[in-house]
Amino acid sequence: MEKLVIHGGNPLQGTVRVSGAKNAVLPIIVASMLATTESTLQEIPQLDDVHTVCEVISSLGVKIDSSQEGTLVIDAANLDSFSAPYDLVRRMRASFLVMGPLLARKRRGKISLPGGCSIGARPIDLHLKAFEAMGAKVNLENGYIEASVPEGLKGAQIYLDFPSVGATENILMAASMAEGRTVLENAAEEPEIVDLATYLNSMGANIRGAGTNIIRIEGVKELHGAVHSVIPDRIEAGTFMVGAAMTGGNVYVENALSEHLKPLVSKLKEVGAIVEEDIDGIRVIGKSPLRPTDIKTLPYPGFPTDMQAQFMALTTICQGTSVITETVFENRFMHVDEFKRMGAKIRIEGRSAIVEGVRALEGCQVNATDLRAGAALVLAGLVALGETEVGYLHHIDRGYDHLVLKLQRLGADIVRVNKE
Ligand SMILES: CC(=O)N[C@H]1[C@@H](OP(=O)(O)OP(=O)(O)OC[C@H]2O[C@@H](n3ccc(=O)[nH]c3=O)[C@H](O)[C@@H]2O)O[C@H](CO)[C@@H](O)[C@@H]1O
Ligand SMILES: C=C(OP(=O)(O)O)C(=O)O
Repeated sequence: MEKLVIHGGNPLQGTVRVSGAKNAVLPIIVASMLATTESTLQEIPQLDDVHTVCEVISSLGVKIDSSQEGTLVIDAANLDSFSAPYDLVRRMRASFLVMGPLLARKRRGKISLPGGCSIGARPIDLHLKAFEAMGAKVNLENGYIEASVPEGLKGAQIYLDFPSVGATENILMAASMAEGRTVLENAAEEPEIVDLATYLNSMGANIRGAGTNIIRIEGVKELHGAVHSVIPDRIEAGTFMVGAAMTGGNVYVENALSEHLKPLVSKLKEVGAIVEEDIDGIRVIGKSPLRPTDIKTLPYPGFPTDMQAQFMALTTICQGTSVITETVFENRFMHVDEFKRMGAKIRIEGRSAIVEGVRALEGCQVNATDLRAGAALVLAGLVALGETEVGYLHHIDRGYDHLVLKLQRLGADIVRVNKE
């Protein structure tokens, strides 16, 4: 089994460049299915999730040329299937995003029900209710969601009970080619939604209000291919920023957009780090001792749930007690037991983790329980005494582009090895 072996103690120092955002590139690749001519996507990160989504859409008849590094040329002229199998969907929940484009272009879709994962049950009821509001008939049979809309999608008035990122994206794609106007209220406001809407508009869609909680979409008959460059990954950026603060380092995170990282910047300043923002990136300088702070995850523009585990890693070595409250996912504390194995003092009370900072973590063998938990354990390993081994790397490979190489270049003592 492959593992990361980390010897803690080196401060991160230097410059690291942030790759294209995983959570933007996935829906954007899927949205390319809506066009009848070729699209060129740039700033594509090298991630397992990108390979998986490409496999999903290839299985539907879409042609993808990935011969040039960092670029994908996607041609969906011959979209000839409407069914996405369990084997691919179970690897990546974002696979369910193909339902919107399939309904728009094929008037039917059959996709395996994604199922829960280690961070929560993650139902898709909001996606399905929206498709029904747009005229689709939806059935669950043998583990597959089958939806069809023989007369074509119709624009609708949709209110989301929760500002779900995935549901907002699926609706944007479906509504772009529906007949008439869709008004989506309580929409997700994440930067990745804005990037998707920008891409769809450059394909000929008519979407207004992305980035606010009311999005209006006038459906059009056809979309064409476009050239689009994916936004930088704010969660990857945040992970390096927290790493710099924790290790007492000095890192310039190039390509990080400070307008996407406000809650994290404010929390890093609260714990005592120096944060300098400019047009090309963000510098974080770690200062000792780190002060404790409380965080509560919320939909954007609140503190991102995808940074909760990494920030918890930081609070394990703050001088005092921090309270971390998770409100987006009901079960996103799987990393707590792993941190405890490294000597962290944490107790869970309902949706909150009470973290009492310790003088030092101790290296030991731990396993990534999900993507961000994996990144958080790596950060913990960077400050722990002695050797830390992080296993279950498939989680980390889903969403971090060359993490080990980037950390090595910043001076971390980290290697990937094959170990029994
Ligand atoms: C590929 C991608 O972009 N993934 C991100 C996306 O996931 P994803 O799009 O799955 O997250 P959602 O915003 O949809 O989910 C947020 C909450 O809403 C619930 N919910 C969602 C849909 C639904 O139909 N019913 C329902 O109850 C979920 O169980 C969860 O508790 O946003 C999450 C929240 O910022 C991030 O953590 C993920 O990294
Ligand atoms: C939860 C995440 O991703 P996904 O929705 O793809 O599982 C994440 O990026 O932290």
